[in-house]
Amino acid sequence: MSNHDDWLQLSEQAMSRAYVPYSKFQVGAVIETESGAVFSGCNVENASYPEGTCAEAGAISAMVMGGEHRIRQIYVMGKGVELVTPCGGCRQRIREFADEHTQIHICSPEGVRKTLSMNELLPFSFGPDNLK
Ligand SMILES: O=c1ccn([C@H]2C[C@H](O)[C@@H](CO)O2)c(=O)[nH]1
Ligand SMILES: [Zn+2]
Repeated sequence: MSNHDDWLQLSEQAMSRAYVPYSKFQVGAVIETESGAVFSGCNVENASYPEGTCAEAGAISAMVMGGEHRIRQIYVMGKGVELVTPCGGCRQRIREFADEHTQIHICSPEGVRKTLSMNELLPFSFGPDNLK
């Protein structure tokens, strides 16, 4: 899959699966790994509010469960006037599996609003290399 449209369609599908009875704010995330495999996630809220999980976290779990660890690109889609950028925690989660080529596409159902590198999204980040 090369053009944005196919990815946007997948992102919208992921977003439509969101379990969001509390915020009503659907988010979808779709990862393409270096090998070309595709993994999706949606946000899953909980009656105990802090236990809710983000869409990016779901997609990353699916990726790791699929035996993959390198994100080539990730599409994150939400609705609204403001850009839906990954929260602080998810920036760090993506960072774990990103490199200097990873692209983070910030999307609405209308299209890709912004494409960022990992360093733009989380400058001066702490990562696996720091533990070497
Ligand atoms: O990048 C983001 C930002 C927010 N949310 C979710 C968390 C919560 O369920 C809802 C409102 O914050 O949106 C995500 O999944 N990803
Ligand atoms: Zn998050």
